[in-house]
Amino acid sequence: MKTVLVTGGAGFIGSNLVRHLIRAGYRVVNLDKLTYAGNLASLKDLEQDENHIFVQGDVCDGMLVLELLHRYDCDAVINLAAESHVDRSIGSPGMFVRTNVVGTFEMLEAAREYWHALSEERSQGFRFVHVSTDEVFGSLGDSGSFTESTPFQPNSPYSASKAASDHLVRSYHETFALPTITTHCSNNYGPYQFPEKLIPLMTLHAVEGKQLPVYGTGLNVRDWLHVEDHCSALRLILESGRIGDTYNIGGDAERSNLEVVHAICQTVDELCPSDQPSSKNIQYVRDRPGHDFRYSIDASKLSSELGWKPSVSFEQGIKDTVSWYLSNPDWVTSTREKGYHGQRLGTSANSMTDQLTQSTERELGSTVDKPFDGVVFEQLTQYTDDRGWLIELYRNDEIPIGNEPVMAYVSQTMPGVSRGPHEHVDQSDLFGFFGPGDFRLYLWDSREGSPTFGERFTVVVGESNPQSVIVPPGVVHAYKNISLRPGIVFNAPNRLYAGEGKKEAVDEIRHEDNQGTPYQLVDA
Ligand SMILES: Cc1cn([C@H]2C[C@H](O)[C@@H](COP(=O)(O)OP(=O)(O)O[C@H]3O[C@H](C)C(=O)[C@H](O)[C@H]3O)O2)c(=O)[nH]c1=O
Repeated sequence: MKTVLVTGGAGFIGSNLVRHLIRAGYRVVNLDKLTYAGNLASLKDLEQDENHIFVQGDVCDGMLVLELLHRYDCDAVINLAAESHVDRSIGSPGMFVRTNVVGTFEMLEAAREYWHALSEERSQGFRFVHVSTDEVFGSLGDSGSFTESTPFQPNSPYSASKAASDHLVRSYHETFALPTITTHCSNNYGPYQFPEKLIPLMTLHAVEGKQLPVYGTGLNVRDWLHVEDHCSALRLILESGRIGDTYNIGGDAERSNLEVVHAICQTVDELCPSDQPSSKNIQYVRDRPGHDFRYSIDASKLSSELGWKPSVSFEQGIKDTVSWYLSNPDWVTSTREKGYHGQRLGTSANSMTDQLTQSTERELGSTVDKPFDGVVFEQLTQYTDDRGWLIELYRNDEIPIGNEPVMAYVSQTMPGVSRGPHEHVDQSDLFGFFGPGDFRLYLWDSREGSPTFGERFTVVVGESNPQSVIVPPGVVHAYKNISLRPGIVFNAPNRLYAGEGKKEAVDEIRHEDNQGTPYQLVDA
């Protein structure tokens, strides 16, 4: 039995692929970070399957990847882990660069080291299949199709990050002879797709009688590939694809967005009849910035070389998919627990501002120019001598009573990446920002009854402004590394993380898991 390390295996395509591979007789090691898009409910039927080994972890953690490759004696990697939603990449490009580019780099490095250590026979059979997208090729007019040799012309931060990762994969084959294969697929649909994407979003909105937001004219065209067809193509490429090559995978089903929405409405109306057609809720809304007009995939290489063809027609696939969403309300609920309820994402370059103004959860007040009561800033002094410098932090004879630290930790945060926003019920955080790196610190007062309730304060701290900051319970906080290199933050909270012996619940209300949160990291 062969073992494949699948990354992102709790996501939409990933969970379908894991299931497909296990049914085909593979053992799968499934590495997934479980971000908002990863969901163990999508793998429920595999819970007891001994050929499914789930590991929660990050593709950016190269040591973990290497360890898993060795521990499970893997024969191949299929790299699916990615931030995949174009609209989110408009608001938060940094996490796309981190997961899609840095993550792929770490995967390649780990795979290279592992592959080198394999016996001659095993190393010849090893494969690194990298799953990418047709969006790297840019946008088409009314005619033409992308072939494997179409030059890259990505238009969104998402597609640019995927293009960068594809280049890295190519370079690892050319330079180190790592046996890689890259695939470019068109728009996938089917069961377990997170309801931020067109088809599940429109399905759920139609069923719930909500507005159906069609971007721009609705005439943009996508080629639709049923996820099961995608999985069969990936397996075929894994087993028989040519090393160092790339393959396009398409569904041979080009449709305008309006055609797709009408097809969904028709199925919803058949399955849940009501007095008025669902299509009455179609609304044309502001276009997506940089919205690619048309994607069209020429998958003839895959069909002529490996004999693959899509087997699910768009008409049948849409019916099955709509009815799957109607029959799986628990799964839909599990996605909503991640904080996304169908709100519009990424309407402008400053899309976080849009979300803030759209949010109905809580009206936030203005940004203030001094910190709130209970938040204590102190300029840190660097005592410098020939050896370097030293900073004193949190002397017990100086800090406000009740804030005495009980533990300390240090974290590294990559450039452009943020931590938070979150808040604590009992805990005060006693931060030290002294470098390396500069951070924009965001604070919101969420203590009801506080005179500054709802207000926000932001400041740049770190290397260029060394500060200690005490953040009391009820003050929502987040910080983002705004420098070009990894940054360090020190924290000495006055509560133990997860309590004595790590046996208690973590005192943390994590607004970062809620995409619609009013606590958004915008600089204005
Ligand atoms: C969410 C939404 C989308 N749209 C439009 C925007 C696009 O023209 C089309 C499909 O949008 P969606 O965000 O579902 O997918 P794409 O932007 O085409 O990208 C998708 O397919 C490629 C291959 C990947 O590689 C991406 O990972 C995947 O997300 O519907 C609307 O009109 N209204 C909406 O509410």
